[in-house]
Amino acid sequence: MRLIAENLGGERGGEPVFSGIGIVLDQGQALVVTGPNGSGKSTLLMVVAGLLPKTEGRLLLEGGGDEFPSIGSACHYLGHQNAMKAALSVTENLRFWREFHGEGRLDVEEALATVGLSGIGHLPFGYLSTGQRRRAAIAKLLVSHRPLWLLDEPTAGLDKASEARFARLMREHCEEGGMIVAATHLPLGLAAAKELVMGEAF
Ligand SMILES: Nc1ncnc2c1ncn2[C@@H]1O[C@H](COP(=O)(O)OP(=O)(O)OP(=O)(O)O)[C@@H](O)[C@H]1O
Repeated sequence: MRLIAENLGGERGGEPVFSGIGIVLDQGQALVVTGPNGSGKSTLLMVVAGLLPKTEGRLLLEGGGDEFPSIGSACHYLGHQNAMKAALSVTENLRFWREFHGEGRLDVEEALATVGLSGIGHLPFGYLSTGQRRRAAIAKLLVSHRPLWLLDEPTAGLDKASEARFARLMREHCEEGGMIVAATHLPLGLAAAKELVMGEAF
């Protein structure tokens, strides 16, 4: 499987945000997207996820076969919002995503244990602290069967131990043939990752 972007352009509110972006990402590879505030990192991830239209260029996933015929079917987008229902329990939220995205290698209990949230699956998601919400959102990645992780500031709100644990999970995902595109201002512990530096804001 290969993610390809050629001469990719994106806009927000009718204003160009970036142009001429090129990406080639093979299975097992990670790409870290850096750059100043407003340079378009979040916009790029949303364009790749199909949540915003591209304004120019080509964007495709090669080799996904019948299981992953498109980027949309292969990707798991984790944005600034955690995409969880506040009134549903953590377990109910994760069960929903597991069904929606296809079953990942971990079940809900295993994923919660992996992110250090065993024992709080029964709580409404809205009761969790900021860092616990982010950990639960990371558990969402683990219960889902999606090879391409699109991560926007994934470690925001995490403590040091959680950051290190997530770095290990991202490396394991790549070792298992997954792909990651992550926008960040913080080091993610992905020493082997490719890097894309977005320009100054327009
Ligand atoms: N909904 C919107 N309507 C109009 N402009 C927007 C909208 N959302 C973002 N922008 C603008 O698009 C540009 C790129 O924003 P984006 O969030 O992609 O940057 P970023 O590199 O992720 O920034 P940061 O590092 O602060 O998270 C900014 O100038 C921002 O003000």
